[in-house]
Amino acid sequence: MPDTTIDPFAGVERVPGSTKPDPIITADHVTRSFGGVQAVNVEHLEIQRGTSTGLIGPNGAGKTPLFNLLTGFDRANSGTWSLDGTTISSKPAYRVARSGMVRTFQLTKALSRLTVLDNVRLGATGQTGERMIGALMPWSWRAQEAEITERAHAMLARFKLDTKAIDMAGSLSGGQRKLLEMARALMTNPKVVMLDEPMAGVNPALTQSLLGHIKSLRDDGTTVVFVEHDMDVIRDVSDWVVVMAQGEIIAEGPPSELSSNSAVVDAYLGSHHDKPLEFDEQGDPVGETARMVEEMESELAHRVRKGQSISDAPEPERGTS
Ligand SMILES: Nc1ncnc2c1ncn2[C@@H]1O[C@H](COP(=O)(O)OP(=O)(O)OP(=O)(O)O)[C@@H](O)[C@H]1O
Repeated sequence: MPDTTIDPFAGVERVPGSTKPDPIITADHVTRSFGGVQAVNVEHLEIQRGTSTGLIGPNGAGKTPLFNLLTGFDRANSGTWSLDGTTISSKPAYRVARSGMVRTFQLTKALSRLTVLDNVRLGATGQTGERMIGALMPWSWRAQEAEITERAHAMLARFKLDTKAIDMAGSLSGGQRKLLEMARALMTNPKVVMLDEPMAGVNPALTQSLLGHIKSLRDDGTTVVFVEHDMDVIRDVSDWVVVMAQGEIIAEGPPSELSSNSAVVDAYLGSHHDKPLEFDEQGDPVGETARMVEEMESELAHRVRKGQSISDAPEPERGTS
């Protein structure tokens, strides 16, 4: 259990790529392009052990692509990253998971046709290696199975899903599925849990319960990194926030400071305007609003590259058209 009286971010600089006193993840020069789009271009990133870090940024900032790279679900064009001192940048997802970093996923169609209990049991199985050992030494497998089933029941009880154990996972509500995703991920006893939009689609009745689980994970010493759009959730759950825009990290700091950082707010909301803002039904800026957001982001990225402070970033030059 970490000592919560000590602020691990006390002396940490509020700048992109700042060094942390005890990083569990360290990444360098990570890039990933899709066609002409540079989705990820992260110079340096450190995630402090045993804390909860929120990764935020406007749509298209590259948050999910960065998650995919770090967890081995996609291949970077360049870059290296390590977990607890071990390089994991060339490892496939299942080996990253075994090294101690897991991510949650939406429930797939296949998994929704399994029971809730089997879903959680599945979280504990490694990939083919363990299945092969099981085939060669069925007695060891059976013993392991019993232990896994016992742990799965305990995990379901922790997430208050025990009464649903034999229901098909597909019958769960959106919020219960999120709990199930977390339960499944935790079966490997990970050092780091990566949560991609844990609150998306969760009805208010389960929001507090999910938030509580995320906090207790962190309080138990697990490092939590999560992508989230909801600023209330960010403020409530994160100890530190990393802001991305156009593939780059443009700011870092405690949530209380970032929400008053006008440059970050502008990058998010495109608030420098003299026309009504326009967003599509997904909430993405469109038309003139999209252009302003793009301008603002490239201005911020430019200042960051030049090592300038972003807190007083001026409005970008307006075109004359
Ligand atoms: N598998 C892919 N194939 C092609 N392009 C991709 C792929 N993944 C991401 N991209 C592109 O990379 C850019 C950033 O990705 P993405 O929009 O997922 O970032 P994000 O910050 O996670 O956004 P959101 O908040 O909307 O989930 C986008 O321009 C997207 O089109």
